[in-house]
Amino acid sequence: MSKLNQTCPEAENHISGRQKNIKTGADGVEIDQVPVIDFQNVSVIKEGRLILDHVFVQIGADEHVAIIGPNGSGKSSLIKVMTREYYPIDVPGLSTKIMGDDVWNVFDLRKRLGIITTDLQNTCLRDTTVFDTVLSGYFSSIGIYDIFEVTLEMKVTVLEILRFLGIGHLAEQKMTKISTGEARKTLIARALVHDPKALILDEPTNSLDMKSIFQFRKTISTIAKAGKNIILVTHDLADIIPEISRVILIKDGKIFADGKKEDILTNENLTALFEVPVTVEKHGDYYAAFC
Ligand SMILES: Nc1ncnc2c1ncn2[C@@H]1O[C@H](COP(=O)(O)OP(=O)(O)OP(=O)(O)O)[C@@H](O)[C@H]1O
Repeated sequence: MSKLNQTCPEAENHISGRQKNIKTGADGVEIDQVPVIDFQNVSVIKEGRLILDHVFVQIGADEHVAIIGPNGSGKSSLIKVMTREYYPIDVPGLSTKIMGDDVWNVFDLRKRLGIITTDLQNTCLRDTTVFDTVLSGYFSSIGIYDIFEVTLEMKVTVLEILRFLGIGHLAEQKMTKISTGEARKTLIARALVHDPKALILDEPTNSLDMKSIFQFRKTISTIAKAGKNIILVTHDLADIIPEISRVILIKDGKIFADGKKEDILTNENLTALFEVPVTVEKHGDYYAAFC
């Protein structure tokens, strides 16, 4: 039994996703087994340019996935369709189902999907404490205001999650005074207060030093093992933690390849994807690429 579980079973639930009300949908499929993402024929146009081009992606309830592609290939745009920041063009066969539903209240959706992006980190970079930044996740705000009804249970959960992520000692520190790696963990904590089904991480190890990267990958591994889907956008193959078994390659707004990581992460595929000679190496359960 983890220390966390001994001290606060409620907080453990937030991290492990063990609060399973097994419900069934109209088709009799357990809600827990419904794909997290079921995108069919998704195309997005921005400023007259097709930036996602007939994308079909299904991510199962228990899958962890990495998305890789060159700069400007459409990775973040695909994530923005998931978070309903970008909307696809209405074409026959279009589906943007998330956890079985096409229509979402955006606030509810963003609670069910924990989103960690550099944009969010920049937004959270304020004169607010780490504790309040995480607590404000309950209210989908940045910072805490008098009108919010903050419960003791919320506060206890925030503290337990901060401790779980190894940043309990930073609770009273201002966001402007902590390191990039600590801020990224704070965002994970903020996402976890909602007990999300999935964590979406867009280039999470950007600008972290080696130690922070190491710790960050361990944290994501722990969260993946605890049963949350990991959807990871990255440029660094070494970010693909062992729990991630599937890799999707994107090029020019299209799915270039999609499958088991050992089949996808080859010299041939990555050389064709990036249009430079790439050598892929495997080190234990991890991959690295050189060009
Ligand atoms: N709101 C927008 N308006 C105009 N063009 C956009 C918009 N959003 C994305 N694009 C364009 O769509 C393409 C894909 O962008 P996207 O950010 O999805 O790429 P990416 O694969 O995440 O790139 P990177 O690895 O550099 O982060 C780019 O050419 C980008 O300029």
